[in-house]
Amino acid sequence: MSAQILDGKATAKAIKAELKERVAALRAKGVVPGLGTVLVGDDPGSHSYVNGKHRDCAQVGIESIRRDLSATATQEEIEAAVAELNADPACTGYIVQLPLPKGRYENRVLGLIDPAKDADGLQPSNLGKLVLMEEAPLPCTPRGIVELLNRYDVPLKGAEVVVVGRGVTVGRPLGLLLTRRSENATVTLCHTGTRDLAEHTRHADIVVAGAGVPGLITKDMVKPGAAVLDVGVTRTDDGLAGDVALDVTEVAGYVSPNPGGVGPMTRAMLMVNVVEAAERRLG
Ligand SMILES: Nc1nc2c(c(=O)[nH]1)N[C@@H](CN(C=O)c1ccc(C(=O)N[C@@H](CCC(=O)O)C(=O)O)cc1)CN2
Repeated sequence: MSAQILDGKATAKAIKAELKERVAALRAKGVVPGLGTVLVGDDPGSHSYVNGKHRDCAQVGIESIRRDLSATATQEEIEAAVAELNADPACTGYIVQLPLPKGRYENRVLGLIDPAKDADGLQPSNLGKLVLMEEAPLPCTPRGIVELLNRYDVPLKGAEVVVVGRGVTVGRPLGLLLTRRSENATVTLCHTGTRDLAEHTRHADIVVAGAGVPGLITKDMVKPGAAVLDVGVTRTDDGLAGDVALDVTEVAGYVSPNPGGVGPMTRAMLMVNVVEAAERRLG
């Protein structure tokens, strides 16, 4: 048996083509969506992701606004960039690329984002709305994972899902999304303190691995036919390494590749969030 590939790259391309038409309709009504990014420091991954986000904007017809700050930028300078984007009418939504360099207070910065311009769903009051099951922009990676599973008809209702990783951009919000009534999955959130990870993953219909540990999920840890999504990114001397061993495809029913799986979906969902926020302006 060989797993079906959950092709995030192709799916993201199709989503962006749909969005291009929605953006054209918005522009025809006088609403010009503009995505702002705040990028601090020299991390090559963060630079590559932000550049990709602006390439997506150009493809879809969204204006780009960049605030690139040096690695020595102070907390006050970062907060000033956020205040500028809050006040800029051309910026209809924006993100602060994470992680910030060591010593900066990420949660404080996220707390200063105007909730109405939060394109990432990571502003604390929007995350709170997710907990309260109220409408809010959704964090991009969890939203991308759910969208990818839906587009490939991987059943979520009643599914046992094991999420590996408890970070704020993936693991925690993904658990909240998947347990909404609309998804109705049962979620086990595993992390570095989990005693026997394999014992959990072996019973899962869907495994989402975002721990940042290369090759963490091996084929003996996967139930035959399960869906396995690789969200882990580790930069090694040999290039990018995911959390899922390649031979998992021999056992799994569905596998998202890495690269080319959840990463492009994360970017596509950012574009969706920006377009939806602009559409809300029309009422
Ligand atoms: N403010 C945010 N910061 C971060 C988020 C986020 O959602 N909001 N998520 C991650 C990084 N991320 C988005 O910013 C992201 C990760 C991966 C990709 C992607 O397209 N990856 C490609 C490979 C790219 C490469 O070669 O480097 C793939 O998987 O095919 C896009 C966005 C942490 N920070």
